[in-house]
Amino acid sequence: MAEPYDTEQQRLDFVLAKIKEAQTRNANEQQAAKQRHADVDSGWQDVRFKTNTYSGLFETAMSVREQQQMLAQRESEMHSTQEQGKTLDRLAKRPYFARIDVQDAGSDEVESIYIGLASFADRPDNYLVYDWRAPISSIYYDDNVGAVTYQTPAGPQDANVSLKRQFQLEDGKIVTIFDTDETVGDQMLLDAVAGESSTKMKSIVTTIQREQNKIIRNTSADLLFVQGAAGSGKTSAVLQRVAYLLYRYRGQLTSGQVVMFSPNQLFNDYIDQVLPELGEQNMVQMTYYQYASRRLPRFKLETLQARFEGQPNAAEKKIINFKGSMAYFQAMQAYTDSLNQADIQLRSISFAGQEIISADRIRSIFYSFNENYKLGNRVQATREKLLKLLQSYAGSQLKADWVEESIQDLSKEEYDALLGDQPKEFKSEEAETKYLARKIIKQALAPIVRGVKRNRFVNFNRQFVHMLNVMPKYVKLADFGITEDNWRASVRATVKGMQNGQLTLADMTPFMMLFDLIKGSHGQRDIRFVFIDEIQDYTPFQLAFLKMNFPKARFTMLGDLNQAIFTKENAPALQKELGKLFDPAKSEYIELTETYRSTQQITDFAKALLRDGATIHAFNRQGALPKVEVVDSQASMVAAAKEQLAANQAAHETTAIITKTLAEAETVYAALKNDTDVTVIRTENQRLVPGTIIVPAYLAKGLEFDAVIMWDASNRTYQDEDERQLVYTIASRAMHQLTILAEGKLSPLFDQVDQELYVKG
Ligand SMILES: Nc1ncnc2c1ncn2[C@@H]1O[C@H](COP(=O)(O)OP(=O)(O)OP(=O)(O)O)[C@@H](O)[C@H]1O
Repeated sequence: MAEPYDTEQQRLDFVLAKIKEAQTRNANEQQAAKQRHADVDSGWQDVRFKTNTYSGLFETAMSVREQQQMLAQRESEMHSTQEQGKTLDRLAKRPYFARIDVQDAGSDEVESIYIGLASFADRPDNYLVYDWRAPISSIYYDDNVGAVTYQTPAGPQDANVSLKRQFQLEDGKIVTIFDTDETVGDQMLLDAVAGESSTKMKSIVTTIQREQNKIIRNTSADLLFVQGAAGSGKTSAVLQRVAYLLYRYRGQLTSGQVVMFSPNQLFNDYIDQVLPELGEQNMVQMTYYQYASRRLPRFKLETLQARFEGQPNAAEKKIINFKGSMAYFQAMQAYTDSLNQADIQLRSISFAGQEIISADRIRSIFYSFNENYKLGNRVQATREKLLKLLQSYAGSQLKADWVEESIQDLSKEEYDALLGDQPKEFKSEEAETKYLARKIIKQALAPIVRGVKRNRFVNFNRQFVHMLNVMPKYVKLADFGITEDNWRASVRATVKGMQNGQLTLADMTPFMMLFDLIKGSHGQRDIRFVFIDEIQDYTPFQLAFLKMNFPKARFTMLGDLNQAIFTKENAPALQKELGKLFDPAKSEYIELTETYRSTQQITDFAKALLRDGATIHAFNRQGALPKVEVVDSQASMVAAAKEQLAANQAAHETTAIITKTLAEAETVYAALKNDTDVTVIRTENQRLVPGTIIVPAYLAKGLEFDAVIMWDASNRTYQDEDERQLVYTIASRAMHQLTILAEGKLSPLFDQVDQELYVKG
């Protein structure tokens, strides 16, 4: 087998030499660009500041502008050569990872296409490496050897593929060559997934699977819905998709126009290297909580921990469910429409402790406009009218005592500050007083004017409570199993929370929505793509709200209905509701059933925990059976954990001990910290660190670890049927090793798992 190795090595050497040449050229270009930038920068010295005459001012302004433009041009030139340099550095490390030999129909030439992280040509149109996102590269991921059709900008192209080859390169040497007639060979995949977990997710560019490639390259759907088992590569695929979209729409799309909602901050930290590794900038990444906090800075919002550990009773659960429903969303729209006729809640405008425009006056203005006005226009028209009123109020104060007093009390500094750049000569004393009075009144009224511009005359808090109070007129609460009394109690609870500056998760999205509807907000129209990970934890209400908020965006939603750890029974409803939100003709649904994270043994065990785990297929990678150890005391559980940790460490496997609550995590931490090096993850803002970590389940979403110890899977900790998905989520975090510890009696949720799927410890 020396033949392909020798020829391929020669070609690799050739390409590496070309890359090296390009690097040298680029270094010179960078140097030159830097010099040009410095030259322009020093040009500031030549800009003459002439400010005595108008034409002098004009001339100065023009040369400053010219100078700025030139500088911006040089900066962009410098930036672009630097970026090219980085791409070349990446290519120098690993120029390509695959080759396909393709003969387009109608052509008599077989072309060898080498695929890498970026395109590289030594002369115009002579591509030595093709970007993995180029149209032709999709053959590598999608097709077997033989006749294929691939998409090009000009339409479908028929071709014949005679070779598919994968490479492993190290330090400029070819380590393995692997020819396959399949899509991406299993061996390559096995090598890719066999590695150890790390605190950072890696890109999967060399081994993207066909189904994943569909997700990555989809450009037609308004809604791309990806349902996939735990570990099936949803997150990986979607990050590759962002990189793909940035390539495909280069020049039209920036990473700032792509938003990703992720389950927690830890997860953001976990994935933040994937795009830079692919040579792209990270998109805007945030959790829903961060998004809401930014929009509602005056409230303390319910945290992830409170949300997860809160124990609502049955009646409260029904209310929470209703508040997440489309029925509520629609009822709110009907309610806000009704505000065009009556019931807008207003705040009077006061100045220096005195009411200057009463709430009644504002109300009569608000309802004076044509009945066809939409709410947003009505608010806007009211705002404009109020600003005019404030202007005439300002006029009325010119001779007011307080103004005269203020003028008399002015210190020299205050006086100078009021005059600013104005010529200091006045025609008369009267003119001067008038000028100063205007300035003083304007300053004093500024906070009020700002408030009006921000619609403070609408009392949003009162409006929200009003809406809750009248909601029973808009929906039959009984349909949701909610009694009038329960509803009233919940409104009281909300009011009490708001008085303390708090808002629950169930109320925060409706609150934002009310605000937007009243203001007539048009949403963030510059955002083009929105990704929502762990979609099963969102309510239909939230999704409808996000869609309203990003009206120009295409949505990619990914989730695993089996891991609905927050919304539980709501998850199936979600999919149905999505069908109403998005045009079904423009919605696509892709299911990933193959799982790559865990060994077959762990996947089979985890899947047996589910009611309907039939559609999950383990990728064929073998490992030890999960171990279930039931002991009789907390102390024995600690001892068992220590023993397992020692074994995992000996096998160089990093372990996460996953508990249900934070309190439990603290207990385990206290028990272990003196003997082993452990870190407890308390909040989502903490960083992931190498070594053993102890983490509550709701913070482990989306993450993976070599080994997992599930802490206390007893019947006391996990009793409810609706915790099944949580147990599944915990078990499916493990890549190679899963240990389940329980004190007393194992949770009944494990009853249905076949005894052959695990060993007893
Ligand atoms: N095509 C692939 N090639 C190599 N590794 C892959 C591939 N697809 C997924 N993986 C690996 O499988 C693991 C799980 O992937 P990922 O976290 O994207 O799954 P997920 O569906 O988002 O999981 P979960 O729902 O449990 O969070 C990761 O280690 C990832 O690198």
